[in-house]
Amino acid sequence: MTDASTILDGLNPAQRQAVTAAPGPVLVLAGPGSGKTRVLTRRVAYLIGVHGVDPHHILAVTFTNKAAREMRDRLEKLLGPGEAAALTVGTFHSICARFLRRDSIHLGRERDFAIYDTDDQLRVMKRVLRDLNLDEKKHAPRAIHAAISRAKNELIDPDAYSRHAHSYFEEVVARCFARYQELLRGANALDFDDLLVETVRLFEEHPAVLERYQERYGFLLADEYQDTNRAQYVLLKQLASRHHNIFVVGDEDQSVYAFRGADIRNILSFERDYPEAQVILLEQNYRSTQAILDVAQAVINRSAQRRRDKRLWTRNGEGVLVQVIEGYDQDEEAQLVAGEIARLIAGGAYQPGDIAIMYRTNAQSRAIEEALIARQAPYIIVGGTRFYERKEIKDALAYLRLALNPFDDISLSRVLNWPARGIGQRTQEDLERRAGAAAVPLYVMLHTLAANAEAAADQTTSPAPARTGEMPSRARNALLGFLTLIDESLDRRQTLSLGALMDWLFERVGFREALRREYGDEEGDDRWNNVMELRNVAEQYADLPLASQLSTFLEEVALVSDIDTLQEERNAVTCITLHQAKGLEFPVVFLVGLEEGLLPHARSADDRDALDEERRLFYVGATRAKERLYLLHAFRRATYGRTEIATPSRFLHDIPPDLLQRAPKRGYAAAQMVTGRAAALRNPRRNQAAPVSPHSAAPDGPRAISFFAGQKVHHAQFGEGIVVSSKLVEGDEEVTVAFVGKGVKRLLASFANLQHVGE
Ligand SMILES: Nc1ncnc2c1ncn2[C@@H]1O[C@H](COP(=O)(O)OP(=O)(O)OP(=O)(O)O)[C@@H](O)[C@H]1O
Ligand SMILES: [Mg+2]
Repeated sequence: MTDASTILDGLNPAQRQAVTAAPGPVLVLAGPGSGKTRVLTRRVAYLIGVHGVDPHHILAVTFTNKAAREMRDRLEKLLGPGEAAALTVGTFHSICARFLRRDSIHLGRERDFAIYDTDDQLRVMKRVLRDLNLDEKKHAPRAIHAAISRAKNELIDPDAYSRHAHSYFEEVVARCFARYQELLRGANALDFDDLLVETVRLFEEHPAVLERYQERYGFLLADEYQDTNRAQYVLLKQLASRHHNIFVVGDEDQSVYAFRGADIRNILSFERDYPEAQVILLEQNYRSTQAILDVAQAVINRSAQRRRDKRLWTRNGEGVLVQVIEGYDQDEEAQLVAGEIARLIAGGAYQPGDIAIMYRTNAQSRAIEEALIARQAPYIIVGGTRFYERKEIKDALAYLRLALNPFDDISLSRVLNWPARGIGQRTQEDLERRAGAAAVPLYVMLHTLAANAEAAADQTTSPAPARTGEMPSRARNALLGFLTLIDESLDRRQTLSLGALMDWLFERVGFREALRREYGDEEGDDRWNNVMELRNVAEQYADLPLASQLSTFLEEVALVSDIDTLQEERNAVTCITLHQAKGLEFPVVFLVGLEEGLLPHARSADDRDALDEERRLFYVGATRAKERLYLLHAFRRATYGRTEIATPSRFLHDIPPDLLQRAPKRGYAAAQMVTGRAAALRNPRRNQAAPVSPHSAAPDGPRAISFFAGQKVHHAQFGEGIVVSSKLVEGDEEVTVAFVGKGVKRLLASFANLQHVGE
């Protein structure tokens, strides 16, 4: 056992109270940066280290897989290796997937089910529309899918949905919902929402199974509790209903997933479900400066809904003022961000990995990416085209999924004719129609065709079965060739390790040659390298028993969330949506697009609740910042192909002006780095001197030096000083100044706002 003092080290009294609370229901409510996640982790350590709870009995739900890994790492440090390994930590989805692998047989479902990701789900949706003869243009597959997803998160099944469908749209959704579930079922596949729904159903319909899980998981913990939806809430309640050892942490003001069914009321229900619950409030913020907290608070305080009044305070000091910067359009906005980042990094106090750029919609990342590329700043986009969404990777995974579950129609259709093997669109549709008519998966229909073909060959006298008769023999042979390939891979996976299976499969399919044929040698090899990268991942599964290597691998691949692509080891600027930024922290944060229609989003225009949610999004974004926060907006912005004058966000007006520092426009124009004439011309409002290039080779030449040794200057913080030297660094001027009584500092002219004194 680890002694309590190590575990309680670095906690304030309220945090300690939470960590050491007697087993039973505990609700920790507290603002951002107050240590909720820290407390949750320590609580796990405390249960194990002090109460002697076997880690095997602990289940902790985190918001991302990455958070789960971090928790494990921290616990390993606190408790030593070994202990942490026995814990069950993960997102709701990954935990449910694990439960279902073990027990889905009770629901009459094979354990080797496929998990359909967003892209697969949309493909199924499109097939549903085809099956029901609904026009994709009139019935947006995404909108229908979103409605189905919301229903599932509310634990509404197709029957119930259809009973309550009132509008025409709801009636369409009801029909699609039923068919969508049929198709998934036939393919032995689950979508993300089903993972939750089916687990709840498993526990509801099989009390003995539930009891087994209740005994196993005697201690439950959940982070970001404010964003649980109905299904997640019910699941936790089911598991906790016997022992009530449930520890949840959350913040009402950070609830930002209402559109996915998250329900803040779950926090209120907690106190009702467990009247004996201890409620602990944490107040001190350890993350941000007071300047940042005041700004965040000014916006959240204007919410229409009633909130528990919380004042965020910190001992971190006042810090620098939050900066507001206006760009001419989204490109200049992005360039200003990139320029500021370059200055911060050149100043030596920050590295790329310390910085995040946050936006409301994914589309905003395009301009930002271009500006960062122009600056050669390393960056990562969270939730961009992820590795696992690349076509060649999805194709490779489709083959692997079929080796596990040949009934997976989406994977089968995906690679039926990739690489090209003479199975045309017509043949594929023919196959789908036959399978649909017989209500069997495509794979089963392929076997039927094979059996019929044999029968026809054997008995030339009896009439050939009518169904195969129509299909041209060339098409049929191509299909049967594909079937042989699938059957062989089903065979191989019984005996081969995951890595060996991949080697065999890619060879057998002719994967590399196909890529080169399709994309040319160069791009083909790039793509092949990606496939080999996937092959490398397989090695991580080599130690598992043969029977579970493939299924574990596929499950983990399916559940890598966007945020998990955030590789910390890479020292790069993080570009991320506000939604995904929850729970994270960065020394420097840029919030861009603070305009009406973007933040708050247009879709919240006449909806008070939606507007409040936008406020909370701003609040989440602002409170990610530890030291410096920048708020940006553009004078005009192109959206949906139209450029319009943008109105600054009402959230900016909610902040008292003395909490903000507005960048002097001319100063910024002179200091900014426009990457060429075109950009300068697009910018008629600014009549700056020659545009400055970040790389000194530009024809316009670098920005001129404006400080010289011996000059007297004044700095807001350091007071009076004498310039020692000045030089150009990356297009900015780096000035070394000896300040009276404060020593020698190196400053960036455009950033430090140095004033000449005298003369
Ligand atoms: N008592 C403490 N002493 C020093 N640092 C602390 C203390 N408590 C928390 N911290 C630090 O403050 C930061 C914020 O903590 P944490 O991420 O746990 O907050 P949170 O309440 O979960 O925030 P959010 O609501 O944004 O998820 C972290 O860097 C954490 O290590
Ligand atoms: Mg947290």
